[in-house]
Amino acid sequence: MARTPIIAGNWKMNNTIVEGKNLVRGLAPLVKDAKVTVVVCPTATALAAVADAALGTNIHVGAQNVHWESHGAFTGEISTGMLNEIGVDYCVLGHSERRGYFGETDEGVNKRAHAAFAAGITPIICCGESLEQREAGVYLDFVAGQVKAALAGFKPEEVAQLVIAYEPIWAIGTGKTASFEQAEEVCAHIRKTVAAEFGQEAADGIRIQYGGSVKPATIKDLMKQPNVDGALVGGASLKAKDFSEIVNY
Ligand SMILES: O=C[C@H](O)COP(=O)(O)O
Repeated sequence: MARTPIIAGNWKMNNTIVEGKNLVRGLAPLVKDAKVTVVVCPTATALAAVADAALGTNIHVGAQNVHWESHGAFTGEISTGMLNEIGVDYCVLGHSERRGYFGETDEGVNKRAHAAFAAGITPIICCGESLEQREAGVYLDFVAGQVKAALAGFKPEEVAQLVIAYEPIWAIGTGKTASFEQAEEVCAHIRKTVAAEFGQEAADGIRIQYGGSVKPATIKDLMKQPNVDGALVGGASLKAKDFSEIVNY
């Protein structure tokens, strides 16, 4: 099954409303002929303005998190209904920064993923090992465990529509990108894990991104890997020129 690659820019805690709008306006003409799904994920405050600036372009807008409850006393959280109102199509979930700094758990990621999917928002579910786990040789099992936990309770035909982002923590924002072989090894293992849990069709459909210091210079060879279906880009997504070069690899 042919999978359309997906390249998403995770802006993290960068870009005000004005900066975000300017970035998307600069990006739109540069990526208008992209052969991949293009997504930008601004901060919550800039979501509506960026979605507005992206109207009529091929740029999709994603959030950086969403809560599983529809409303209520959850200070600092955002609901799927709020994202639907803005026209958000994707949502990054379980990023290692959320897990590491804000205590997000596998169980919470699973609940957020179900809520997003039910609301028509495609989850981009992040997973990835620490340097210690890699050096201890437990990284494949660890990542497979994160994936199984995040996908628990989904039906195979739903799993086929999801996006997983494999982001080794040691490669995020460090300039130390994983080698193409390392990225492919884990992405292939994720697909194998999905096949074992949900069947081959689900595994053939799900899109698996690599994330961690992706740059214009590294994207081409990364995308040659059979199990890498795109990238989740942090730092290099903050400049229209760099991100467009990644998108147009
Ligand atoms: O979500 C994106 C990743 O954490 C990668 O960030 P980076 O490209 O700055 O290493």
